[in-house]
Amino acid sequence: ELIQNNENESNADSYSNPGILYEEAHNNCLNDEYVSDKNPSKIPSLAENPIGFLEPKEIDLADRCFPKPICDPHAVYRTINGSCNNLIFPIWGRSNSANTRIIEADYSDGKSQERRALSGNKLPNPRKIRTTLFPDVNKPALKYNLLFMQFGQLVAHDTELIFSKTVGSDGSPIVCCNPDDSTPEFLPPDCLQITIPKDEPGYSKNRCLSSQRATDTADLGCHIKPVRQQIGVTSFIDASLLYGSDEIIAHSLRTFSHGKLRRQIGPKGKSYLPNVKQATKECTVANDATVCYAAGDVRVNQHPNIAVATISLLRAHNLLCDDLKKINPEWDDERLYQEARRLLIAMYQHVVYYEFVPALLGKDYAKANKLLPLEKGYNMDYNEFLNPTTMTCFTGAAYRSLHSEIQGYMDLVNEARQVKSKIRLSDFFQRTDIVQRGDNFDSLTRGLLTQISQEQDQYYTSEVSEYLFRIPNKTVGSDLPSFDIARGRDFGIPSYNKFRKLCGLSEAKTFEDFTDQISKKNVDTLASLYEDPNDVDFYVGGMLEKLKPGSSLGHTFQCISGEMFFRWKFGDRFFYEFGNQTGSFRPDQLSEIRKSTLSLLVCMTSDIQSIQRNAFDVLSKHNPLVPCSSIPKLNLDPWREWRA
Ligand code: HEM
Ligand SMILES: [Ca+2]
Repeated sequence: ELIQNNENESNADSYSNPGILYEEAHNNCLNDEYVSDKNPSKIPSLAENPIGFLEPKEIDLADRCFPKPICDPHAVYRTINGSCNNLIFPIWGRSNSANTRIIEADYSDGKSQERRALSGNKLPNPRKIRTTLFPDVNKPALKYNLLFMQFGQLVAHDTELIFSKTVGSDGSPIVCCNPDDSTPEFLPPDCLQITIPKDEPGYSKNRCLSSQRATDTADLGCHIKPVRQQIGVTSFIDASLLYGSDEIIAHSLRTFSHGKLRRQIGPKGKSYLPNVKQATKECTVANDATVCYAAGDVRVNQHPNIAVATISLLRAHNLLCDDLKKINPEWDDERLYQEARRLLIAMYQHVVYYEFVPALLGKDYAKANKLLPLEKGYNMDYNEFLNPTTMTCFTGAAYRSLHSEIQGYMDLVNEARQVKSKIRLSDFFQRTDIVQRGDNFDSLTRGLLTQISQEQDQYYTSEVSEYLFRIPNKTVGSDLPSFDIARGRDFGIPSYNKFRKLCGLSEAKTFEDFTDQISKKNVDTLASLYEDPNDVDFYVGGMLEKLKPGSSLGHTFQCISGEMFFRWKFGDRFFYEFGNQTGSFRPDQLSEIRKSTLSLLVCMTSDIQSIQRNAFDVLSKHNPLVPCSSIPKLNLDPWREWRA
């Protein structure tokens, strides 16, 4: 019997609802067979003549907005802010620069104003689209657990952060909701144009769903046309959400002793992220006796499981410091910090490309587009002309599709994989204080591993579509898919039809032409909402596409996401598999890094005793629980410096 029963768990946490105690064993008759894609398509960078694809010379335009830093070409470690990763275009991927585009922006004035329908009319109301096409229907995913969704959000926060505009061009504050929570009669142009249709069932005047538009290059005083959105984090997959995206934050998170990151001690002497103590905009627990975490990213307190995932990374960093120090006792704090950071980023990048990307895009698609890690040896294909900066169409549409996979209730699970309690997502937005009570960290971790995610489909839990950021004691909240739709327009993302062409599908002349990817029923609904097939928002069309074999995404979202993960790999000079770079690992080190798995990272950083090998897949007879002690570990001997 491999499952270890740990009966002395205290799940008597005050948040469990005694009304919903789940005792039934985990359903393990799930489909985890490998689904092949016989004819994987190519991402735009590898396709022949993708239509509408911007040339590199067009996309370095935004570089003009930022002074060129001076780089040390011999640096062995990445900079904290991502600058100088690319020695020719040292701004590429840097935090506090601007997102990039691979297809021309579509703003009605060519500069920054929202796209309009072909007829010149306003596009349909995002909330109307949301309630018509994206209702709450409970459909569990067949294969993936909630950890897949959660890891996806980790990567999202690692690679994108927008800021809200606060003051208008005249210097006055931008007000998108009235004090009584009603929506202003005329929403200022710097607000997302989201109103609630008066005929919506349950309509209340005192509910406002709008918010500010995102800051762009014009807000920096840089007048390029069309504008680009500002990005607050490094684009690279470099765990910036743990380490910070600027030197000041990075500094504030370090102990400056033995390479370690600051932490607080919680139950059983375990490490948790340090406390910011005071309530902030991003963490609303009003009482300073409770916990709000500080990390490299402000969104760490958005909900408990994003904090759990970030705490895992924190623990991993500090464990690696201990191990490296044992091997190299003479290394000083700076050396230990940088080497642990470099190794942790490498392990995490390996998990991204070895486990996450194939689950997201399908294994055959990933392989056909050079996204799978090599089995041995160096990859020599770093491409300094490939811009790794996060693209607006990815972050404003394609990747947000995973919002569909969010579960409204999150399981807390014991070692025997019984669900002991559930927490309601909207009870815990912006508050993470439960994470370090009793056993919750481990129970939430097991919940992520065991609980199935919601299916990638047009249905969203109302926890995010009606109750997003609900304030305790309030009955309603905001609407994430409505934001997603409005955000696409804010970002100047062209319509779905343009992405069809870019990604090798036919350009639709009629709504009917969408039926190659979208069901007839949904196409009819699109035709009832939009005036013209060219009006359909990328997010909306993409969400409705049928999924590609073996992938969690449909054709165009797969295409855009594939392009993005390609750029984050081949456009990152410090990518862990590259040879011949100043930051390259030695071959014996690289072989060890390739043993990294998410199940290893989870076992290393929690007290759980057993885990499935494929950490993104639900338990099944092909993916059973095994003891953590049986998960292959890295041997850090190759990091010993005085070896002959
Ligand atoms: C419980 C889980 C999640 C919650 C509550 C959540 C919530 C949010 C919110 C409130 C925003 C800002 C929306 C806006 O103002 O435009 C956002 C943005 C975003 N989300 Fe999520 N999200 C979750 C999970 C995910 C997942 C699983 C992914 C992808 C795998 C994802 C990808 C993104 C991306 C790419 C953005 C854009 C980031 C930015 O523009 O700053 N999110 N999410
Ligand atoms: Ca990053």
